Amino acid sequence: MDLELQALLAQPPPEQQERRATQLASGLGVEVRLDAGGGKGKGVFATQAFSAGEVVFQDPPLVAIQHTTNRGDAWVCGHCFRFIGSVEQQIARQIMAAREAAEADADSEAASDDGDGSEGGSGHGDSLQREAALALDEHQLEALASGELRLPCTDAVPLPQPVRCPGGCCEDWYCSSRCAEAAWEPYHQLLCVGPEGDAEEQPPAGADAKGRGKAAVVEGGGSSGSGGRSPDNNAELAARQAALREFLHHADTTNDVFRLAAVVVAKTLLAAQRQLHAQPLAGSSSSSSSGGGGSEATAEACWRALLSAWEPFAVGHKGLWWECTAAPPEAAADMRQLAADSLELLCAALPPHLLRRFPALLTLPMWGSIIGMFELNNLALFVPSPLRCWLDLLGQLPPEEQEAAYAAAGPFIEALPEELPGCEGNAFYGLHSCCNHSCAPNAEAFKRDQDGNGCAVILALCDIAPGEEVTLSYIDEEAPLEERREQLAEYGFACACDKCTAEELAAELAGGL
Ligand SMILES: C[S@@+](CC[C@H](N)C(=O)[O-])C[C@H]1O[C@@H](n2cnc3c(N)ncnc32)[C@H](O)[C@@H]1O
Repeated sequence: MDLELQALLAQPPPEQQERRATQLASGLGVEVRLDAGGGKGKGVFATQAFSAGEVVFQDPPLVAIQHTTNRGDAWVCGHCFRFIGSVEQQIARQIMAAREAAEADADSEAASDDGDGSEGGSGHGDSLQREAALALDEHQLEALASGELRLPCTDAVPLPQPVRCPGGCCEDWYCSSRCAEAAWEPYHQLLCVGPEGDAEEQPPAGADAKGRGKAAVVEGGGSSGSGGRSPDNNAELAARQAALREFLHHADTTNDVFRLAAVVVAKTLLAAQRQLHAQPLAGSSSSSSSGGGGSEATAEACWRALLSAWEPFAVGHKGLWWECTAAPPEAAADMRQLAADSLELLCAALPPHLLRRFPALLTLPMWGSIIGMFELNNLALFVPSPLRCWLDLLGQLPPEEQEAAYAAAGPFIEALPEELPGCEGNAFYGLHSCCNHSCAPNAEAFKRDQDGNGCAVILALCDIAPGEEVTLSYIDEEAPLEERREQLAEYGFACACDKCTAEELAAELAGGL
């Protein structure tokens, strides 16, 4: 197992890295070089000229999740993170979230008046917005959520109709059946809590409530329709879905980065399983027991399948989560324990045959390194709210139309927060994660209003010439040199960019270093 772990955590052989680098930058005006120079490892280089403000590249997430706490504010596709439903439904959702927050605050204030010592105030939205939200008639809100009540000009900002998760859970909705399948096949089938998982949560109004109730992965690596499952399989599935709910609850109450790590694990396990099934004869031995119908793959075939399935994540820069943050030793020990608890819960939720076939993936060092990989390649998922476009449209109407529009929509607009919340979450991007840092970067990750999905968008901050390295700032590059050094120490390097070099020299000359 140790050798397998070492092999999974080592940088892959150069030809594999080259292949991956070519895939990542294919069709874009950049390339990934395995040696960016200066001991930096890989780096992204321009192969064409970019002007200041131009998009250098867009990068779809390899894995991404929306923060659970953001779900009330933004109803988005669980795969591409486009906003779904309608402008009316998005408004209703935000207002309902504001009302719930106001009611929760009122409850906790009442409790603290009773002397339990807790403090009110969840910090959700400002008080004027909450007052406006509470003043709205509940029936009107319901009509807005159901699509019965239409607001002016919302046809000009159409959103895709929500498609239910093939497994029937209310956790994830999609913008199309294509996205639903694109999530189900490679990972969600292992992470779906099923229809009973959230019986209390009704499907949002206006959504197609007919879940197909696909079953999660079965022995042999495929997924089956619910019709073909035996009572034993049903019981096993129900037990795993219950375990999965525990895992998700633990993540939501500790650190939802565990949810993101679970997507990496699910993707890798299912890809490895597919590889095994693509070569049934090469890797099977009929003598051993498989725990399901058919022959069991040999340990060697399983290992080769895992190594190959791990390839998309193998090139990501990694470190153990509890070692690659600046946490003091006691906190590092707590983080390690938290990760161990989370992994144990996840393992209880996975099909036993996958744990048996690919054990190296489900070890604490791997789990810690996957989470550490997110830490070291940090870019948040963000998708701006389409409500901004709608408000801008209203603002551009001729005066008379505008007056009528505000008369109809005004009470709802007043109940919206000033800063319209976008979709927020955690993500890992393949090409973005190859970009090195500079304290005087020539590019930045920035989502414009028109960037309506979960892709990372890298914009040029200045003109970039072909052959030049595309660099980003991992930290606040305006901070003083000492502070920058401290922050970059968490990433495990000392920056030698022109800005740092010049400031170091100036400090040395001034006798400050
Ligand atoms: C997001 S990764 C960037 C890609 C990385 N070079 C690789 O080979 O995968 C971040 C890591 O790259 C290295 N790195 C990034 N910028 C650097 C810099 N300016 N100087 C030295 N190392 C750097 C550090 O090891 C850092 O933890």
